[in-house]
Amino acid sequence: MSTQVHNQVRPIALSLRDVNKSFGEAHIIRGVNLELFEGERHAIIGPNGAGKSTVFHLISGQFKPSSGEIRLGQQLISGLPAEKINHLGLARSFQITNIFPKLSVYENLRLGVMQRFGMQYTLWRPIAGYVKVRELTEQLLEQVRLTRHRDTLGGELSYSEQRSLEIGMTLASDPKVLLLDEPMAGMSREETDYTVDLLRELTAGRTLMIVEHDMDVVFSLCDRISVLVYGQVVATDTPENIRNNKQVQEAYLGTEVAA
Ligand SMILES: Nc1ncnc2c1ncn2[C@@H]1O[C@H](COP(=O)(O)OP(=O)(O)OP(=O)(O)O)[C@@H](O)[C@H]1O
Repeated sequence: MSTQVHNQVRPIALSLRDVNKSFGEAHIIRGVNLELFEGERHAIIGPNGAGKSTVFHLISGQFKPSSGEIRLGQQLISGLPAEKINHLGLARSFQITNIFPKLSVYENLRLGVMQRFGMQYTLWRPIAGYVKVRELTEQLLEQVRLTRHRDTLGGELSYSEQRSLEIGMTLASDPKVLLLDEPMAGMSREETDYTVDLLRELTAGRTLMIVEHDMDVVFSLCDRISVLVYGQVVATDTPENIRNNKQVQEAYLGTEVAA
């Protein structure tokens, strides 16, 4: 997708309007406004403690906003339970790897697919006979490039393969909007490059919101970037404009981006 996203009327996939979140006396998210276009890849960056994960928790329904509105397309989702938001088309991954280590790669993905159809995991039903589930699981296995590991236990995969599996499980619900919280955390340069490439492929046609500390990833993968500082969005723009934004440099990026 081109980064020329200014002044075009484009459908909005996700929007936050004057969203606030306080924990007791602590006003952590302070009037956040954000709009993500359909199909765009959007990063949220900012210093530690700025509120990035909290924004994710608010969007995905783990937290309820103290005030403000969050919409998925036209639909108001703020205040809905996380599971309902997921069924409406929004999926997220967490900072920690979130797979079943004692199940095989195939079984992990199959669980994700079954959840999408509201099916329970039962040992006595011939689940493997459900053609649609099997087809979709096979498809996912290939998409996340883990076919050769189909029978490997989740816990025996390398770290980056576990992250690929986790992304696959997130995609199992076929979400319109995908939130990924630090998907490259703890990866080597090679693993990061591999995962960026994989994410580019997997998120084509979807809307991606990513929190990531690796600036190379953010600037190469994303169409737009929002900068969050002390619970407020201080800028939303293309990577190039964010790189050259003096306020952003002073508030957060410093010499990192100028380099
Ligand atoms: N459940 C909670 N109760 C009280 N305070 C919280 C809660 N969750 C988060 N906070 C506070 O909100 C602030 C923002 O935290 P958050 O994890 O969203 O920041 P972040 O930008 O994701 O940071 P990092 O980059 O280090 O992951 C922190 O000061 C944190 O202590």
